[in-house]
Amino acid sequence: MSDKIGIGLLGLGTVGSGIIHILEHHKKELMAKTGAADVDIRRVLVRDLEKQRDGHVNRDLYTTRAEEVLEDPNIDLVVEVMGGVEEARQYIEKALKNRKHIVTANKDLMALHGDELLALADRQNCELLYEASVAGGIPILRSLTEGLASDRITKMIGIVNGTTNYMLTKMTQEELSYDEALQQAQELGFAESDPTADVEGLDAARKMVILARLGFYASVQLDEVHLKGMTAVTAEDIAFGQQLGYTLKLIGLAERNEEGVEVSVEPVFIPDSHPLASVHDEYNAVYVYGEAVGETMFYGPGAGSLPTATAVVSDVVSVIRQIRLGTAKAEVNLSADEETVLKKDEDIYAKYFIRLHAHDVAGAFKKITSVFTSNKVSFEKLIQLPLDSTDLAEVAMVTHETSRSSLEKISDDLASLDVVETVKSRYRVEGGEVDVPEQRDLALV
Ligand SMILES: NC(=O)C1=CN([C@@H]2O[C@H](COP(=O)(O)OP(=O)(O)OC[C@H]3O[C@@H](n4cnc5c(N)ncnc54)[C@H](OP(=O)(O)O)[C@@H]3O)[C@@H](O)[C@H]2O)C=CC1
Ligand SMILES: N[C@@H](CC=O)C(=O)O
Ligand code: NA
Repeated sequence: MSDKIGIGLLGLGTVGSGIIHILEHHKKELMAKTGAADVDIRRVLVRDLEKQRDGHVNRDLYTTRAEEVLEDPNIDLVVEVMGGVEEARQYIEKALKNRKHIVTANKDLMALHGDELLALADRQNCELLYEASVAGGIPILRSLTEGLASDRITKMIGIVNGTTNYMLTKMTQEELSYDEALQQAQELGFAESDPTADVEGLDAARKMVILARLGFYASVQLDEVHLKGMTAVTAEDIAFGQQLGYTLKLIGLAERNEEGVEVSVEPVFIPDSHPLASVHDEYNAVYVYGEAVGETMFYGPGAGSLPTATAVVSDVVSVIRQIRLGTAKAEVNLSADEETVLKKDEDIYAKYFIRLHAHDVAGAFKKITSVFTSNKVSFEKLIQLPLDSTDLAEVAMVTHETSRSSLEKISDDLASLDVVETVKSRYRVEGGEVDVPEQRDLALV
């Protein structure tokens, strides 16, 4: 093989153009790190040949015919940054069958078909790397598989979607509306082509499936992730949390213990003092608990052209090194364990924040607290604030640890009380306690 490595690029959008930028501007570093192997972009698959694009790609390289990339014998490595599942899967399979190495940023694909693609890559003696698929520019997959290879990971809590973190930051700090914040995230290139995947939590769920596979060797299917996006989050919830010393974040959580594995994505209240609460804008962070190492946090930009492209090109460097050493092969030992047991709702324990509107009448407080007593759940904090110009009071509590099934029962029981007008919201609470004055301003008796 010549020292020039031929690359075929599938896609030249936000991430693809970042890849071109890095290959052009970091040539010297890349040459040094790959042992003087030069890379040469030999074909670029796009959808629209006429589109005006930034960067210096020779337009003659553009094609709309995938075979011109997948079957070109001068292409050693295919970089897939086009997105989507079915076409991308077919293209990657075809490229692997033609003995081409793969680097992809596609979490949708790796969450759904990662196991089978890794097995195929292994059979073909090809590399298949996907660092950019989780938490953009943070080298989290490499940290789990290499840096923490000797440890037993028990829990990962992460902000793994840049779009929603950007939106929550702007809604909290600049009081932007949900729609304004989403539009900005789209304009900045953070959002998926269909942003419902971001705001409904599916993008984060895909990333957590990948993290659970690498961290725990767990085979968790997407539909087994407990999933709640941020579409129902209101400015009121955010403001209420702020008053109590909490920051609301869309959190991906993966945990394992003797009862099994749990993977969830949902808006969670984090104490302001917790490091995850200071992760703003499109930044991501993954907090990893290892039995031996204790707690570590990986932080960095989770979306955007250059940060994501950094991860892609670093994977390209890894592949080139393996090609030069003659050791290229997918790491199948990183594919999932078939016997993953999922925890049941009654075994999933957490603290919860519950906010409700109650009628400010005699006996209301007793009825509300009796729901908790009868469900054998106590609370850590309880506060009440009057609501302007109504006979209603706003009551919020943070429970002690309780199971997810018991939370459902408590919510139903509260909603059925005559003194409760509405259960406004409930959020999981993670990351320790905050110093909230207990039972403040209790008007309900
Ligand atoms: N944006 C980000 O911050 C991050 C993105 N990712 C992932 O990276 C991948 C790419 O994302 P991004 O760059 O933002 O996406 P874009 O929509 O900006 O770019 C997609 C590119 O792929 C081309 N393309 C899409 N479908 C086809 C097709 N069927 N045939 C030929 N060409 C096609 C498009 O062509 P044309 O230009 O002609 O329309 C475009 O150049 C996705 O998997 C995404 O999830 C991962 C981490 C972060
Ligand atoms: N849409 C994703 C892009 C990176 O994975 C996000 O916002 O995090
Ligand atoms: Na990454």
